[in-house]
Amino acid sequence: MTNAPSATDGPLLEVADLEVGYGLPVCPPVSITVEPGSVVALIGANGCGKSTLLRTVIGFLAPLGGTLRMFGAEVDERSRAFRAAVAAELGDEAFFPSLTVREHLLLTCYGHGVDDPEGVADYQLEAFGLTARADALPAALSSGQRRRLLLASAFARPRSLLLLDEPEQRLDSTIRDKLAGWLVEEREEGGAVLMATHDPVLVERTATAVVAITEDSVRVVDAVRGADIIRHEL
Ligand SMILES: Nc1ncnc2c1ncn2[C@@H]1O[C@H](COP(=O)(O)OP(=O)(O)OP(=O)(O)O)[C@@H](O)[C@H]1O
Repeated sequence: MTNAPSATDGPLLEVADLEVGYGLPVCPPVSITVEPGSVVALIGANGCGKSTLLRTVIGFLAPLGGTLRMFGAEVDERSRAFRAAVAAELGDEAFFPSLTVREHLLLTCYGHGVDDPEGVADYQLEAFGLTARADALPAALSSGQRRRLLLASAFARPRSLLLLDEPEQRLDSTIRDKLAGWLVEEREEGGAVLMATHDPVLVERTATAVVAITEDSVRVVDAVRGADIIRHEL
């Protein structure tokens, strides 16, 4: 379902010596390049800075140092081009209390100029196993169903870069398995994903590179090593 705005020269996302945190850095400086056709996984112990890094990339937090560039230009999260290119699901449960599941997806589709909003909304409802709950309000959903709706909204819209914070959280094994398949499809269709995760299987199945963050180091490793670190070192 990737329908990326066209990129200019240069990597999709380029992070160099980026320092992230709340006044003081929460981890060592991070350097990552995310190219179209890749899934980059951020791994590390609780509190190592994965979410803080994602929140900085999306512009919710200002960098404390270093550089952050998309398509070779400075990131401006208020720009229309940035908002069109970056879809994020960072676990924030922001719903309209009186809009149904289906209406949330339609709103996302219309807001992002999706062709055939009704068809895409129905497709995502089915994909995320929400068809039977299409007319439910957010307050009437289970926590896993709310998570599915947030993910479905990210997948319903065009994007060049998908940012996900522990997308496996609260999902049952069936939908986790499907999610891994969709992330592989995302990269095979030329999209890119930057995600924080604690799920070694998701890393093994999807990641093209893994950024392992500790208190005193940031290392880039392959998916096999990344899964091994999650299983045995965290
Ligand atoms: N709003 C905030 N103000 C100050 N410190 C914060 C804030 N949010 C998080 N922190 C701290 O920043 C550090 C990094 O937190 P972060 O949420 O980025 O970790 P994480 O790697 O995503 O962890 P987890 O695996 O538990 O989700 C932690 O020590 C955390 O307590």
